[in-house]
Amino acid sequence: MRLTGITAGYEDTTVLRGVDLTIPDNAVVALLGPNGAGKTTLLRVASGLLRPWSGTIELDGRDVTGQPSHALAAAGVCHVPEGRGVFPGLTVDENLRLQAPSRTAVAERVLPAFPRLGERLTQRAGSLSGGEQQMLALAHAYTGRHSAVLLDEVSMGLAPRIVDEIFEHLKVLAASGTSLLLVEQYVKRALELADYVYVLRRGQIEFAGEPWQLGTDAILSSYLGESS
Ligand SMILES: Nc1ncnc2c1ncn2[C@@H]1O[C@H](COP(=O)(O)OP(=O)(O)OP(=O)(O)O)[C@@H](O)[C@H]1O
Repeated sequence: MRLTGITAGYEDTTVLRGVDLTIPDNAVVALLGPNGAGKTTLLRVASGLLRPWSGTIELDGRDVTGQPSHALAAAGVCHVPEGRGVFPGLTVDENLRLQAPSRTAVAERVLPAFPRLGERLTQRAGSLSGGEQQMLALAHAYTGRHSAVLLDEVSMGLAPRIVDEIFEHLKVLAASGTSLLLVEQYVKRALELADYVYVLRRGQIEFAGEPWQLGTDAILSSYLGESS
């Protein structure tokens, strides 16, 4: 997926200013930056939830700019949004069926990777623990072969053990050749997984390169205001 010259915002507020970002095939890209930099907004543009004011979005070499989110989802973009991306009033099974193209996809791809969800199929998603809800949201990425999976702070607010589990799932996805765009508060862990890193600041790309080029913890903390 390639985003070129993306300018976007909300009503009269410009959030992104001429952003270029590429998610190469079979690669993990970390998108870092301080609060309010525009990371979530960029993911929303990439998944078609927010139409950019200018710039282009290419998927598998095809211009998909302006296509709505359901069309981009059908074309292979999977967006795991910030917060628990599940329908709390529906059961685990119903949530999975909304995410997956078929029951076979759930049985063959999702349940082997997330056995605990398999034990709770009839439970309402809203009554799962926070970690289980996030696993359910993350399960979406396992439902098929996606061209790009966009993950917005999927480890936010979870216990360290659950965060470990989430990163294990991300490693498995990456090893299977799925391209990931990762917005993460756990900067070090994200950089361990990433092939490329972008730093977004006030709506502009301030750094693009490989993780080793980003430098030391001190640089990281000054860029990002944290060093976790
Ligand atoms: N629906 C909206 N309407 C108006 N402004 C918005 C809306 N959503 C986000 N913004 C503004 O856009 C800017 C960028 O927000 P965004 O959520 O993209 O940043 P972020 O980098 O993901 O931040 P964080 O790390 O805090 O999640 C912020 O100033 C925010 O207040």
